[in-house]
Amino acid sequence: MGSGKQLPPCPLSVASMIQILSLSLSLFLLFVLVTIFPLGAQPDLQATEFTELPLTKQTAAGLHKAHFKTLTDIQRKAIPLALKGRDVLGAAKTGSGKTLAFIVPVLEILYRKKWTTLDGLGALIISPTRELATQIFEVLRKVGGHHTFSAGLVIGGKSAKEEREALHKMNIVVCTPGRMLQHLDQTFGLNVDNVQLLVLDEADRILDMGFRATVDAIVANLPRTRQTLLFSATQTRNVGELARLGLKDAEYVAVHEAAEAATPARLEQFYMVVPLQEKLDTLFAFLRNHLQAKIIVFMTSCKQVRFVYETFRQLHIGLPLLHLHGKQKQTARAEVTARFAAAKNGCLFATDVVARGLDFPAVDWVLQVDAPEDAETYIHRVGRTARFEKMGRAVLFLAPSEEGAFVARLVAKKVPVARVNAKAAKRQSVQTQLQALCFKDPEVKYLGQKAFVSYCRSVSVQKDKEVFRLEELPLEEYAASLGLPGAPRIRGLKSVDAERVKELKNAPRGLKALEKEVSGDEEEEEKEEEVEGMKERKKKEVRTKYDRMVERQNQNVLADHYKNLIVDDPTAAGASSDSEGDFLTVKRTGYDSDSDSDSSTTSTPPSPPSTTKPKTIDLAGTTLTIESKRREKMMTSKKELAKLKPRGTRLVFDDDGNARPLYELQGIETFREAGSAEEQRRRFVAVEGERVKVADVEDRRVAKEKRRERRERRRRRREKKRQRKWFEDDPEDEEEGRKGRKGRKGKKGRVIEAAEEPETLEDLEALASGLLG
Ligand SMILES: Nc1ncnc2c1ncn2[C@@H]1O[C@H](COP(=O)(O)OP(=O)(O)OP(=O)(O)O)[C@@H](O)[C@H]1O
Repeated sequence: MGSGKQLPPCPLSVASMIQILSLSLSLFLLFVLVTIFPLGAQPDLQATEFTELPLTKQTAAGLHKAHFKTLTDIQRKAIPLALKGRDVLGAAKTGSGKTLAFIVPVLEILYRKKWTTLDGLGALIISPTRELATQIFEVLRKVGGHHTFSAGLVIGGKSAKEEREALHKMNIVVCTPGRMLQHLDQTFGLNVDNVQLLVLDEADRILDMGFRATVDAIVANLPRTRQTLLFSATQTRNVGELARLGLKDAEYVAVHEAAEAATPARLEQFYMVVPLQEKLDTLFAFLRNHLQAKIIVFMTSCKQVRFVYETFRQLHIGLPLLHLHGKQKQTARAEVTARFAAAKNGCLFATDVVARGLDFPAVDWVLQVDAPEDAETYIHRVGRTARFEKMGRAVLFLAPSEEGAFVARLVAKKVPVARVNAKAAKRQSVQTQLQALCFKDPEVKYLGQKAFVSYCRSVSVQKDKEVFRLEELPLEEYAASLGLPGAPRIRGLKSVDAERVKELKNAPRGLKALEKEVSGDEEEEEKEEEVEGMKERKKKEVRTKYDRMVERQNQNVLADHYKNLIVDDPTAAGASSDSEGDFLTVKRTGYDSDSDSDSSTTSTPPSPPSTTKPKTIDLAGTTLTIESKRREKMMTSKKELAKLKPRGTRLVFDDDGNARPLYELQGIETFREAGSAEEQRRRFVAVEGERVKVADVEDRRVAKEKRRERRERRRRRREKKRQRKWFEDDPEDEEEGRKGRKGRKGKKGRVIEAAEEPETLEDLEALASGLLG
């Protein structure tokens, strides 16, 4: 040891060589991973921007194009977990960006699996309403536009045949439960065995009784190995529900769980105690005082929505009005949604079909005229305003009997709500006007009666009996407040389980079954056609330039000429003092759609566009100023001038053939003999009241007769349709068609023609041979 001999340099030991090799291998693997996932190998739970996430350049480009840059809380937490392949239960306040939290993973996961059209359906996104499904589909289109996946929207109210054909090619489907199940049942060859992702937006709603059977049936068709993402602002951790969906070790992401309130921070919430019979007055006064605002008004039933919409329209409130409910045709629903989204101000009367998920821009107020069924529904309804860092306000009307219990429910759900009172000075009664409308138009009265009945029914079927107590509501006064001559009879108010009601409502044609189940009343058929007819008739009325003008959506594009027309019109009848000079509002306040303002002699003519001196014309001793060319032209037309000339007085002839004025003043003596003015008034009201009641009976009889005729017509139509369908949709025919479509076509064409109108002997023969075939 002490010799001092230097040892020769030692060669690398085997162990060190292995170490170096494994190090290089790790480096190589890291290099490969970085190459495959250029933006980072692991999803980042702390990322603040989309660019920090390992997203494909297609998704990144879509997000960039749609101006999504910073992640919201729910997106920051849920997207990385979903990208890791975990099942996620996402809960976050309304308007906090949950849609992107599932759209981004859907696109990314399918892309990583190299999904192509040939792989079939890869992701299924289920939403409770058609409007929400459409909105999700739009976001998907925007963000996924750079991918090559095919995506489709499968909702009711559209051609099932077209959907059926397209479904085979779709990689991502956004759907409503009922329609999807229909396709699973009826679309031949629809393969869902390969579905990788199932997303339920508004999951708590989709999983409740209303959709239970449908969703269970859909899920039963999907493979067990799929990934599942559930999102809602009122998400629950109901273990039973999760087991039903087959969720495995799901991550619960509740980003606002520790927040002080369950509703958005910038949302101001109030409630008012409003007796039932004063609800419409208060609503009218509120709208009258917010002519510049964009407002959503929630009511319980479609019929109430229709009644309030139809009557308030006729009262010319001064605010563009729209309505949306589940019984409208799909085209009307889509149109209303688009119009309200584009509107700057206006009021949308709606049922809970609008309560969840819809992202109307810049809604200022949410008004709940009828209390929602529970605190969750309240949270979703008010969530239509104050979305994504915007401000918003909400007011809830509570009947005195509802106040205590419902406010307690809200407090328990961490909803901060303050009591306010309506200013007495601003109150305005519309009862007399509604009475006049109901008296004038039996259709309006009928709508009012239906609204009354459906409100009472909805209260009677509510689950929370502490809040909803029908026996404590002043029904007679409520009926009078709707302008009705008396409270309509509500036949057979059975006690029906609220969950069962929901289930029936969501089932196809469920509402009809519901009506029957709740009322046991065969005669209570829908008045759809009548109201549709009413609308049709209104449509056919001559539409003036002003009609078209007020219907315009984008009010900023009105030509200056029109703006001048309205702004400078100081005599616009009923121009509201609080209209703050807004042109549309001012005009609409006094706007009368029934009269053609162009030919009106009472309104002030439009302001002259130029400064030239106005011409004058002498008409039957009156000098009229002509301020525009158009008016000048009008003044030189004999026909138009005839309208301006003094009119004759209408006279009536008495039994002796003497002409008398239509209304004659009574002599003061005769008047006194008849009793005091108050007494006479009372007598008059009593007599007229009786007359109204008699007329009401007659109206009912006529309405009943009409209903019977309609039923009969419908029955005939259905019968015809059944015959036609038999020939078109016979499964054997379908099968035959698949084998050789050509041969069947010829036969089908001939048979259908004969089946529609077998007028001649040949037709009958053709029908007979078709039936035999
Ligand atoms: N990262 C983001 N950056 C900017 N805006 C966003 C972002 N994410 C979402 N938004 C916007 O926020 C709004 C609300 O988003 P979204 O509809 O997804 O909310 P939500 O949480 O699903 O609401 P709800 O509970 O009512 O369904 C939308 O207008 C959307 O465009």
